[in-house]
Amino acid sequence: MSDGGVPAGWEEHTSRSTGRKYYLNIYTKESQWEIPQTPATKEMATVQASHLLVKHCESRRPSSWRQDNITKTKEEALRELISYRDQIVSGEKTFEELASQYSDCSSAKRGGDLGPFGRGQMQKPFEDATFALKVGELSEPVWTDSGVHIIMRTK
Ligand SMILES: Cn1nc(-c2ccccc2)cc1C(=O)N[C@H](Cc1nc2ccccc2[nH]1)C(=O)O
Repeated sequence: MSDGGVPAGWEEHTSRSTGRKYYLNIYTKESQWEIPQTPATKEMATVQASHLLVKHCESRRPSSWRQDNITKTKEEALRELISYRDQIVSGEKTFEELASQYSDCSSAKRGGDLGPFGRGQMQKPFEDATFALKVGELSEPVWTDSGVHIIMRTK
């Protein structure tokens, strides 16, 4: 920390209403009154994402609101998911439309929206894939014990 400077990743600002100095984390856009003692972390604490899940016969729970007993193979599930991903990328369909209609996750009723989550909450492959996405980016197919997903990071 250079004299009078702030650690990397922080900006010093002055409050227009009180004239007091405050500190802005340039990555999370969160601000604080206390002088930061350590560099700001690049990674957000929580992210938000929507997903479209296609389950298969080896899924942890091969059942969903769509189908009581899911018998398709992993290969068939992947082919189906890639066709959805292509329709989204081409603009032919929206993510929400396809997730609402075809996702085997109960979040389908919310267009696939899972709400905000932090590290340690979702299955690791899903968590790592989501934290690696930029906001608005669509993942490649991601495998978890639940099946195969495409993920759209929204926050
Ligand atoms: C993690 N999660 N959130 C919801 C959810 C969120 C918002 C509204 C309704 C349901 C459903 C689930 C869930 O685990 N669903 C499972 C399928 C599933 N497995 C997942 C693994 C990782 C991320 C999301 C996942 N969804 C199911 O329905 O069998």
